[in-house]
Amino acid sequence: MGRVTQRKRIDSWLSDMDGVLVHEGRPVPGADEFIKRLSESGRKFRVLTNNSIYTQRDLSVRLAGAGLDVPAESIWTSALATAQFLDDQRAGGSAYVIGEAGLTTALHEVGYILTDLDPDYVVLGETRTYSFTQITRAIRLIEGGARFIATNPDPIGPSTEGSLPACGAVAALITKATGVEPYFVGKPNPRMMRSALNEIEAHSETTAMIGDRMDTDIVSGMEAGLFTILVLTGVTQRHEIDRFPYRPSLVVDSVADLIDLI
Ligand SMILES: O=C(CO)COP(=O)(O)O
Ligand SMILES: [Mg+2]
Repeated sequence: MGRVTQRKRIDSWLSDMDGVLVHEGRPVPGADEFIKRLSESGRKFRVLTNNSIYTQRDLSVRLAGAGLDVPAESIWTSALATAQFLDDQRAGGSAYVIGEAGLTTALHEVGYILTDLDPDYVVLGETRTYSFTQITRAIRLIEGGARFIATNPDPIGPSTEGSLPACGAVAALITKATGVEPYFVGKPNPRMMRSALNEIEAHSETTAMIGDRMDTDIVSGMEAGLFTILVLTGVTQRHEIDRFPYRPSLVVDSVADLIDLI
């Protein structure tokens, strides 16, 4: 598919990260030019990722390593959204966390105590090394009354080698064992879109959301009233689009096709 022409005025941009800009640290071809054009244009943008592994600064450095210049403050993660949610709900609470520094740092920063002794919550995030011992602990704490929160419902993440099991798949394992469903804070939870729109003072009618997953990025963008753009460099394949009861505003092969829309 060639480059698409502008059909609608887009003043602000929200973009997913994994499967749109990078695959596990490797850039998607054209993503560097897309980000460069976006920065030079002065248009407001945020990268919205369900990946809860890294902190904003970690991600900014990782993206820079892939040739993408995205400032830390332009990145919003499901880990930060989860910490904000818990701080709103129960300030100064406690949690047993399965996850990486992106999540533990965010929770510490809002004043949470991380413990496996009678925590208010079990918080499941993303990691590449899920531990059976930790999952067992989480199951027993939930059985004992801890509330179950998960950063993101994605069952898999994209990588150049193939699918990676993600938070949603591990949450399903814990749900099967306990009968308890988690509350997911990441996309498609509208909290992710709303906080980004508020922060950049953008209007939904003139904002686009780019994503590679119909069931997280596109549905939440659609529900928030944004112009939604599905790219085919990540999880959702072209033949799967029609299976969903909602459609993206636009489908393109990759972000490289969007450079001329900025
Ligand atoms: O990491 C993810 C699932 O494993 C999803 O990240 P994105 O929201 O950036 O695609
Ligand atoms: Mg993605």
